[in-house]
Amino acid sequence: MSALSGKVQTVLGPIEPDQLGITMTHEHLTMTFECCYFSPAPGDETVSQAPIQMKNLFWLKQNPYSSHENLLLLQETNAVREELHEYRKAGGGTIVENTTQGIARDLPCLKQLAKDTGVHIIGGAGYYVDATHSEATRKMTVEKLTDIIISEVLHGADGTEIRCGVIGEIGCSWPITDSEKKVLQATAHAQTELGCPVIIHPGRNPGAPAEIVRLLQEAGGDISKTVMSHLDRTIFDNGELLEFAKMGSYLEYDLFGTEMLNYAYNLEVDMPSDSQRVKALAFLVQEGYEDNIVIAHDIHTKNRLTKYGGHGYSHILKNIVPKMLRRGEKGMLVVYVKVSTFEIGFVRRIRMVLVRDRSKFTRGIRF
Ligand SMILES: CC(=O)NCCS(=O)(=O)O
Repeated sequence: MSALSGKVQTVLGPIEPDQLGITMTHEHLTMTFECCYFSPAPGDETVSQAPIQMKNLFWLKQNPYSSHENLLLLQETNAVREELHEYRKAGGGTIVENTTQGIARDLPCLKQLAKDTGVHIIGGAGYYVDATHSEATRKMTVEKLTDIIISEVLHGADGTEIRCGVIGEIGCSWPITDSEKKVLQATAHAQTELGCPVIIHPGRNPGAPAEIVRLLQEAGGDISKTVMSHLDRTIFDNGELLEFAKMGSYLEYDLFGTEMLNYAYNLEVDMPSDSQRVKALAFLVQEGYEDNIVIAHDIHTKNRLTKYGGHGYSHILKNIVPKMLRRGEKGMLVVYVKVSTFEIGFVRRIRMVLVRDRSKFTRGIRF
């Protein structure tokens, strides 16, 4: 059995799961999202190139991917450090930092942030979407990719001795590419060897999560230790969601704080509001998937930092949890009057998901 078995590996070394505290399972503290720049609509070229300023903030919220400056989260380490202090004050303990190869992973920066703030930070091994794969990566065999991922967890990544604690986020496009399929196979093989958790970024199609889980299963991956990210922009039909939930992965709603009219990468998608996300979680809880839910903000652009008028890393703790609790209390009164078991289930479980059962935040990220 591995020495890491049952532990959580942070950028400062292994810790026991009960040291984690409340954990956001999908964030970025430093990265570039330039790979996903989206050309502005005709007429928006000037605002798209202007520096970030107060009068542009609404435009930026609606068009976050059409400003080069906005995609450079790696320029904001001081602002992120301040936010992490706030996150601790708000009750946060740990952040799983999902930046992988291709989007400027910076483990020394994560290590410094962990030291400066006391927040436990867990780094991510592996590769982001095909658009960021180098020619060398594309040519690698599954065996070579597996060795690299294992080494990033056991020995350190990017020429450092800083070790990753999860594999992911592993990027997949829609349709999934050959290079991404190889990375998925390597991910499953590395997971088999290490026993560690996996976090997946699915392509933007409702069929993508199930296809990825099937590919991982065929390669021997452990789906019960796999997180499917970004479900809030991927599966909208409750029937399809339940079909996917039955496959047994963690179900991650990780775009809390993102509210926009047009989702540039797929105009068919109506990005949900936070209230709709809470309802989706309540639905999953009611259907018995409480233990599979994990949540986060997936901050990956500047405009989502409080420095730029955004919601920051503490939004879930400061705003979403209180809303859930208020709804819970109200629900309880309704239950008391109506004596509805359906409501009782909803109220009790939603409280557990977010407040009482903290072990749920840890199960998904330990070896
Ligand atoms: C960093 C990252 O991949 N975030 C997800 C953005 S998306 O628009 O939900 O795909």
